[in-house]
Amino acid sequence: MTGPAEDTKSQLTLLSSKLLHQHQAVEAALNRHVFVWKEIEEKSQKRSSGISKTSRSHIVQVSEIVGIHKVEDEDHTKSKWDQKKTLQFSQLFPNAFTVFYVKRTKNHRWRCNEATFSCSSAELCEQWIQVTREQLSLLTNRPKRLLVYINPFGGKRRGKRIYEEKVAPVFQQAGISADVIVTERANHARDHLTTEANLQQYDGVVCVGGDGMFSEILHGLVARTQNDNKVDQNRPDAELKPCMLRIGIIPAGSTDCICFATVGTNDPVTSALHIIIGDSQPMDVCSVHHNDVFLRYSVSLLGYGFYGDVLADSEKKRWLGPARYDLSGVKAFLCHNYYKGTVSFLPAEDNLGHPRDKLQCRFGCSICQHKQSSKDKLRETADEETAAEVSSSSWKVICGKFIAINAANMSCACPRSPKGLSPSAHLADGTADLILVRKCSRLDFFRHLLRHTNTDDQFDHSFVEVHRVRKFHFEPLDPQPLLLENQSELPKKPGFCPLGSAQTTCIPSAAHSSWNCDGEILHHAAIQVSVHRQLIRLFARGIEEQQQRV
Ligand SMILES: Nc1ncnc2c1ncn2[C@@H]1O[C@H](COP(=O)(O)OP(=O)(O)OP(=O)(O)O)[C@@H](O)[C@H]1O
Repeated sequence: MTGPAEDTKSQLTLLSSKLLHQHQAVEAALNRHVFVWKEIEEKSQKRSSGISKTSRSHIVQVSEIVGIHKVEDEDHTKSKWDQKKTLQFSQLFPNAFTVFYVKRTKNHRWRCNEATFSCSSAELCEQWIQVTREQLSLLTNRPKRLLVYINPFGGKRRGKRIYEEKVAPVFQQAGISADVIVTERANHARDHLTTEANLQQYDGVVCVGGDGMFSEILHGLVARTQNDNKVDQNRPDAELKPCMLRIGIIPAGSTDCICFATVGTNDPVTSALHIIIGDSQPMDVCSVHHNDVFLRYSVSLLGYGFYGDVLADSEKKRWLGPARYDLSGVKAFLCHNYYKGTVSFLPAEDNLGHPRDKLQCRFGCSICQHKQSSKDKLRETADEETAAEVSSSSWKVICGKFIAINAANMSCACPRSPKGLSPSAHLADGTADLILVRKCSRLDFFRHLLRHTNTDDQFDHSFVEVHRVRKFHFEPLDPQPLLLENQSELPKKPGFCPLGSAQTTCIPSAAHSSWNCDGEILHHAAIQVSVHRQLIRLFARGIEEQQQRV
């Protein structure tokens, strides 16, 4: 499809306020997929000819157009100064319209750019707007109505402001309506989603906050979906129903790892634009059970030992803010506890990838799109007896002394650890990377930790092993954490060791470590974990490999 009329293309003049005096656009054309315009840049050159002209084409995917508006349309989202400018502008060019579109900038950040065109008549202007809107309405993946939860206390307590100043204006430009709930207590959003919210009227749920807030939305939405479909979450072998509504994350917390791993940056405007254009990123979810009782869901990290101890200690120091993680990290490192236990796991034999390959999960990831093999499907569809046979032959068991047991459901990349705990873990392949860090010296453990911050292979140590798994269980063997340095296995008092006195006076925190489940503490050491493939979808697309600049 071409623009409103072939012969009228030349009547459109690009009037982007920035470019007005330098450029003259001679053409704008719309077809089913792209909106193209051509600029002519006038350059003064000291040539005999005086002025020379160069032309540049702009191509915007229709799918990345945020909205189109007549210039005179009142826009209360703009500042008074901008509104005044718009008024003057519309008096000069009465038949102008503006196209708002996604512009890629540095480090995976997106911005909402605009280009304004003037038409020779009001009729032509209306025609352009109508035709463009018709094209946009064909994009059925775009949300029209959203349910937004804002945690006013997340991060630096700027969630409400971030939403009002950076997100609501772009939603308005895109014609999205949003019902906003500012949470009044912890678990408000989770409970509202599970029991009250009328989800049929929405196309997605958005959380404004950090990973803790995302976890609330995850639990609310998954629980609601299972309740509606009469699936018992307490059964570890239950086949959970995927959630129909997508989740959007506007980062406004002190830890925004899920947003970073799925978008590539923690930037509210970028996230809002991914929501507007209706991106969809499936994600695996781990269910965690203890003795056939459901405990929690996890999408990023389940960590026992080191990461469990760090979290348990940091919770006592919330008043310190984000610095508490550093302090507790140093303390846990100096304590250098290890824990005895048995890990049994079901390896993902048919999976294309391996935790040590270099295939990072990126936009359009082929491994996440790979269908499960028939053998793997058999495990799911076989009757209990056959399933047990197939499974029991595949389960592997490892007993040992571990400093850390980590299950990464995604790379867990964050600004501090750009490649994450498991750089090649995938968002939606139905597996988790199980990383076992066995008892080793403090120096070796330090070398291992250091690799989270650089590009060296973090699994290339004799005391570290990694397996890509679909399920795993952990059973602690020894009720007491042990000290490596003096090999004492005597019970110690609770609490962490004082700084600098790790060798002989380190005090274990408890009889055993606890699990760090996406930043929440689980007090049961014995757990059963299953990965549920693509249980949820986010308004995201995964990290784009190469930024396509338009
Ligand atoms: N109105 C509220 N009052 C108190 N707590 C809330 C409220 N709304 C949400 N919460 C809780 O606050 C916790 C932290 O929120 P969030 O993840 O948004 O911020 P954060 O600063 O990244 O968190 P953290 O302190 O875990 O780093 C969440 O677990 C959530 O359950």
